[in-house]
Amino acid sequence: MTDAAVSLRDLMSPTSIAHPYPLYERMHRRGEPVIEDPSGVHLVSGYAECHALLRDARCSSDETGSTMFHRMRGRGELSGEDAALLAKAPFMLLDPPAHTRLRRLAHTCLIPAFAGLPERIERIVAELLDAAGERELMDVVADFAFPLPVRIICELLGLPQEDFPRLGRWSGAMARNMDQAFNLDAAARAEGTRARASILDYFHELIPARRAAPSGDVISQLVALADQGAADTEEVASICALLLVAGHETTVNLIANGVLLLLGDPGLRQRVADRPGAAKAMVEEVLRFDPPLHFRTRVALSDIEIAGRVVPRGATLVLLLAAANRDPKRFDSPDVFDLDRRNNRHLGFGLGLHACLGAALARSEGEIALREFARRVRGAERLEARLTYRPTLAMRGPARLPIRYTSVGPGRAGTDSFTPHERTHEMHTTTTTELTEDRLGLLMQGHVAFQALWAGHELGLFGHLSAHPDAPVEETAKALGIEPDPMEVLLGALRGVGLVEVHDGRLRNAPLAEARLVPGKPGSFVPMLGWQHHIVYPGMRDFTAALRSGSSVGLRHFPGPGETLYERLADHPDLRAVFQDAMSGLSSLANEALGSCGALRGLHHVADIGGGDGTNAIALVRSHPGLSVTVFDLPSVTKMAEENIARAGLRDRVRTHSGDMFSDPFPEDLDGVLFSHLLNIFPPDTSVGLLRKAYDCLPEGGKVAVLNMMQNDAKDGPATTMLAAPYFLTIASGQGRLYSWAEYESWIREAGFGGYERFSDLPFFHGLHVGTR
Ligand SMILES: C[S@@+](CC[C@H](N)C(=O)[O-])C[C@H]1O[C@@H](n2cnc3c(N)ncnc32)[C@H](O)[C@@H]1O
Repeated sequence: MTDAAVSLRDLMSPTSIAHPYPLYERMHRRGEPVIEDPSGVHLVSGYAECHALLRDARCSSDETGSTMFHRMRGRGELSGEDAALLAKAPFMLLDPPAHTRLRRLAHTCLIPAFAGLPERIERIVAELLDAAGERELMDVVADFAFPLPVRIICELLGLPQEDFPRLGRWSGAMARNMDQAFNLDAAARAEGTRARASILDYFHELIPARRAAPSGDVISQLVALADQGAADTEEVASICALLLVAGHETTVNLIANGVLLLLGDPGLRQRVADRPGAAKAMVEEVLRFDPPLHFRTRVALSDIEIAGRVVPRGATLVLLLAAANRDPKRFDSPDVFDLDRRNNRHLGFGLGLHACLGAALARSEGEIALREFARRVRGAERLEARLTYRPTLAMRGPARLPIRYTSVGPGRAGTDSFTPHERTHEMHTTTTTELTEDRLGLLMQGHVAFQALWAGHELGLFGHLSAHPDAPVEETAKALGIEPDPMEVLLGALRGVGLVEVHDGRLRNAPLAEARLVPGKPGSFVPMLGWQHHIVYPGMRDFTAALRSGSSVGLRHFPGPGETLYERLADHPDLRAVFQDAMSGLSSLANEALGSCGALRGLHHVADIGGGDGTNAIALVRSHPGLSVTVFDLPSVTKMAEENIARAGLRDRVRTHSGDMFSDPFPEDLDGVLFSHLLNIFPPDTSVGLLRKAYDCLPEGGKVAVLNMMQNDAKDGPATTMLAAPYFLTIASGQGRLYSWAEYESWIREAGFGGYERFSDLPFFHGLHVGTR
């Protein structure tokens, strides 16, 4: 007996929404990757066919161009309200050039906001699981999978948490309406239309407020760029609505579907909990095996021949991505969930121009949520044998998932942010890094990896891709002034280490490269690259010699009088500028905490010892009205500080003082002393000596602040701090290194300070210690 063809009606039935996979399997068994439904819609279940159509410029995302929509309109099935809203479609339902312009705008505003997200996600996941630990039951959807992405997207967009109940309701109604044209339930359609109108109204009210008082969130940035001519207010509201809905609807289902799999397989739970990298692999396999998004629609702009059929112009194509992910022609044993699956190029996030913009965010949320659930929630079991699914196939996931568990294990240490700790010695965040062959290979060729990064920077690649995301490879090579073959070599190296991505011959920065490697962007690492290239790189070739002799042999690359790099730089003005730029870049990443932590509030006069080019002093006075700062540094450096201070228009509040911090007295009338990136240059007794010198010149209640990159107390991480240390022995001073939380605390106390506070989780592995006399 042969199977009957699967119809659109079969797929949209409640039974199929709960169990679509047997239908997909039937479609594959019948060997027809593309079928024409009696409704005129074409159902595409083959992987190769979906893959091709997602990238085919003859396929439009604008549903209003389809024959089906014209018919609906003709039959009066679209209300005036529906039609008006369709005219304000989000960019996922538009074609180039409008799609390209609006997606680029959203990308520009969103990607920098992704920096630092893993820490935020870790924190929220920890809070949700801590709260679950106080109970024995939870609904995985309502208590875990839903609040995490909602809180994250609200933080990114700067939306108040209290607005979320209504935003969540509207967004849910819109997601239910994703089946739109196929959803014959008129009431649900009308509710979806009303919800979209309400969300747009909400953002229309918010936009003028953000214009009047920008607050650094994604919406403020969108508004600022829109006001420069990038988009109109209607389009900004539409982008905000899309980010809100897309920012959590898929992720809720990704997490819930993942937890469902964990609950059914204790062995899987164990592996995800224990094995580094397993949670990442799990997210990819969930996206293939049971993805949140089951289909996307397209409209044929001309007759398209595919799999031996001609799809006529105007026809609606339903690309069944979840079916394609189980195509036996593409995946071995497609119906088996395989954590070790190789070559897992699923279509879970779509592909081509419309590939999910927030894929990196969703992946990160999914990975951390599933890993921590597996790690912490013990003895979990489902309370309902029968699952109830949300009533839409487009966004598929359980409506609820109640579970019981025996306990919730402890979270990781150090996930609190900006928390002052009084007399604490707990270990700071540490992750043991598993050594794999690939990682060992990367270490062995670390110098090549850096040269690739530097070449990308020197050729202007990251800046170019920021201005032209999704540029064709060939065009980019031309813009960089290199031939296609060398370009391939460069791209190979950069893709190998994950700095750039290529999709369909188009090139873009990886999200973190976009946030950190684009010159001139706030928070850019670029100034530190020059220092690595011109100073650290040549000097570190002498590391072994420095270890053998216990001295800064690498200094030989910077000839001149003086025992330290800082003194020698007086004779190398170009390198001095490179060095101070790097320090300023590093300090700018972290010094916001000096203001936001509030520890230095109320002080009148702070000396910034070894204050460099004045970056920290300028930031300090800007965040502390009534404060003045004296930058104390070597004479060649205070000149640079003076220029920066004058440029900032702060000569009345920031002064400089040239001298040697060991032999000259500190400035007078101080009630605060700052040592930023300084005590690490010296051995512990020298640091204690400097802290004592600060103590001696401070009055009762005066404060000393130490800002630095921190080692954890186990002294095995984070890797970035550990690898920053050998430079001090080999090049900078021949004696320093980076120290741990406990070491700084003990020196501050040893120098006589009675009060002690620490502020952890500052950007780029920094910490702040504050002692009070
Ligand atoms: C690593 S940089 C830190 C700059 C700045 N505090 C910051 O955080 O960006 C160290 C600074 O200490 C200064 N320095 C080194 N030895 C010094 C000394 N003996 N007296 C005064 N300043 C010194 C250097 O010139 C340099 O500006």
